[in-house]
Amino acid sequence: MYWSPDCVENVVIGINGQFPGPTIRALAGDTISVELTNKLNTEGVVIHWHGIRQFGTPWADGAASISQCAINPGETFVYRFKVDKAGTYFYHGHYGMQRSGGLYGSLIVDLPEGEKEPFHYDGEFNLLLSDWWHKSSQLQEVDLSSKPFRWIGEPQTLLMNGRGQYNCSLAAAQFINSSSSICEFRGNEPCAPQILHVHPNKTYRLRVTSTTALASLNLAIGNHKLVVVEADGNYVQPFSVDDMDIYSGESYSILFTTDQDPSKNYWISLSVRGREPKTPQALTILNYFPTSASKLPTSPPPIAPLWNDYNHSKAFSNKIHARMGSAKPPTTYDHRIILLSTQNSIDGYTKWAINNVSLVLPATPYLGSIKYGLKNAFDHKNPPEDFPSDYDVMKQAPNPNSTYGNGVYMLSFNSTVDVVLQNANALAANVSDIHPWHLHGHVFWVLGYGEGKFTEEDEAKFNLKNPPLRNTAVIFPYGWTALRFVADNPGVWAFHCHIEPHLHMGMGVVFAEGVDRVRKVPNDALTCGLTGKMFLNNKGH
Ligand SMILES: O=C1O[C@H]([C@@H](O)CO)C(O)=C1O
Repeated sequence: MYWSPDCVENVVIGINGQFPGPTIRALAGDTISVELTNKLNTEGVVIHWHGIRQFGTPWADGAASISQCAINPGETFVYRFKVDKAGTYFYHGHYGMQRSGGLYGSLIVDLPEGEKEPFHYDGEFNLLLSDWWHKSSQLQEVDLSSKPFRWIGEPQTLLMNGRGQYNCSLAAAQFINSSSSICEFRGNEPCAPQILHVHPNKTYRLRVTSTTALASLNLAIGNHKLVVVEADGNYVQPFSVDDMDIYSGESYSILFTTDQDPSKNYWISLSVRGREPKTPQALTILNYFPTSASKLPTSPPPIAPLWNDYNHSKAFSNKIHARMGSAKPPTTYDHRIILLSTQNSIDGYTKWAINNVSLVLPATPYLGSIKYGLKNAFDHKNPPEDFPSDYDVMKQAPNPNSTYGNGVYMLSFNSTVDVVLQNANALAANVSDIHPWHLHGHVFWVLGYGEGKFTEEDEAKFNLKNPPLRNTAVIFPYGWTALRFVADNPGVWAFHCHIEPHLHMGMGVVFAEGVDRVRKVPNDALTCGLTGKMFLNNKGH
């Protein structure tokens, strides 16, 4: 029953021979330097430092191909960036579908010496959640870009720190020589799930991050309450739940207290939300000292909320508020952009579009093309800031066609920007998916969630008192989500659905602000595309 990709299959994109990649741990205020050599044979690599602002560094956006040329096979590149805020973060590949292939790891930033968290804990664990397919990320890319389109389907396994369960009779049929004993778990195999070993009557901090390619997740610890204290690197007003949802791109810290019978162990469970689950619940064990870790819990694993119980998910999201005393958002905005997400069919290819534009990133990274005023590197027409008022978000589009584009929303430096994300019906009737949207280089306030089409009157419902600061926020089926942020980070920034195949299919937009304030565009943002031709001498950095 127990199995892990790096034990059984040879298709993981690891880092330093590790899967997931090594956990990077630093103190707030540190400058981190990561030397990355691309040892893949055939494709470039780009790493995104998810949730890191990188303000004031010459490197405006260590993110997608938006501001960086891919690190080609055999090349080495040094990422240097400052981590200015304590919290739970991660890093991941942002090129093709490499995140689905396993290119990710944790990034944890501790408070500087002498500063204390506003909550107490005796010990901590780190749980990096992901999902896994047996097909390589390269083949998944081919499937998604084919005509007719081949969807990647639901993951075979959910992973916690790279470990998970799999139905071994199926695995054996497909991948493993059936005489293999790797599927039999005895508790000490290198690929067995990570057990959390605890002492009674203590409080533990569990850092939970989701880097899934697709799955929205629900986490529970049998018989234990979870107290949420941090979201995406920001403190939240503590609240207690029996189980929690976590969407791709999000991170949380939760506290739990080991106040149960120490002669027993308890299940920790992970299950899929928002998509009909064809993936088994992932399980590991909370092991109380001095009970043996191999003693199975006497109570059954937590029962997951129904996958389509959206009220359960909305109730959780609506409990998240900024910790008392946190910075409040500006009370008004300068610029409002409404972004409608639709699933489309363009010449028979299945895509996602935002206000009817399906994003295809240009070959030349935006930072250099904007800074040096290149005319032909991307589409200079302003992308649409709204969608036709007669569009019915509850129904299939009468015309599912759309267009490709790569325009940039130019934001005035230091302006306050409101973004309303509007969900709609997908291509099939009566389908509207969950989409977690992630913004690079900024945090935003989540002002509220609503049902159906957003109207001016909905503004009265915005929470300006204690909205949480996040870098990722979900849109629920047929609903809207309103965000506010200050465009105060010079650079070019992606804002996109964190479901990796959806981004691949065009579900994203690009913001830029204050590019004239970026003093020096690093060579590695200039050595490809049109700027590559202009700055040919820089090649080789
Ligand atoms: O983008 C997607 O495509 C499929 C389906 O809509 C079409 O096959 C799916 O479930 C998605 O989330």
